[in-house]
Amino acid sequence: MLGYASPKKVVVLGIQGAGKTSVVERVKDVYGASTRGLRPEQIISTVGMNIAKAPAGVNLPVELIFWDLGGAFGLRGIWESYFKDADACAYVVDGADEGSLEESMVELERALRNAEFGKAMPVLVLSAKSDLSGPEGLEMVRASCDDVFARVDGTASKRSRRVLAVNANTGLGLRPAVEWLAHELTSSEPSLLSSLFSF
Ligand SMILES: Nc1nc2c(ncn2[C@@H]2O[C@H](COP(=O)(O)OP(=O)(O)OP(=O)(O)O)[C@@H](O)[C@H]2O)c(=O)[nH]1
Ligand SMILES: [Mg+2]
Repeated sequence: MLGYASPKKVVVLGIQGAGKTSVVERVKDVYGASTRGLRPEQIISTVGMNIAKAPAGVNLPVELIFWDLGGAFGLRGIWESYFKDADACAYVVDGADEGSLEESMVELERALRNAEFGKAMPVLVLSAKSDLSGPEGLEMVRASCDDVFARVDGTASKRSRRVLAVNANTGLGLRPAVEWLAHELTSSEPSLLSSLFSF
């Protein structure tokens, strides 16, 4: 079919307070969706699901739909019901809180090992709160995630993954992260150009 690929669904996971909703609210601002994102002081801990769309456009080859779920301990059991229909995962980690890193990695590993979580599903890890942590936060998150992915996926992994820093209050770092995901999700699909000549 001619045109953009069909929308891709991104399940947004991470423990409570990591910064998931803040990231998703900035997606609404940055990608000009019809509703503006909530300001940081308006955001409360998520219980249901918060949805944001980043329409296809310049630098975004496909529309992305983000499913932001609650990360409180008692809500994490809901995560797995979204794995089967998700095309990608954005895993948000508080890069400024070394104390929560272990719990965060336990939950990342649990998700990756879930039978419904696609073995080749791309994973974008966002090290949030880059304004509070500096580059050490990103390095800490990257090193921990490398261990988890190596343990779960092994060396023959087909999964693409990336760990990037973001300030979820201002949106700094968000565009390269979202665009990486969009390109990963379309790189194996026929391009617009090739669809023009496929008759
Ligand atoms: N300074 C700073 N604060 C942030 C950043 N991202 C999130 N926060 C703050 O961290 C707190 C928790 O952010 P949320 O976005 O609600 O976290 P969450 O992961 O959605 O949490 P749950 O919904 O409880 O799972 C809020 O007070 C945010 O303002 C960031 O990049 N920088
Ligand atoms: Mg939330």
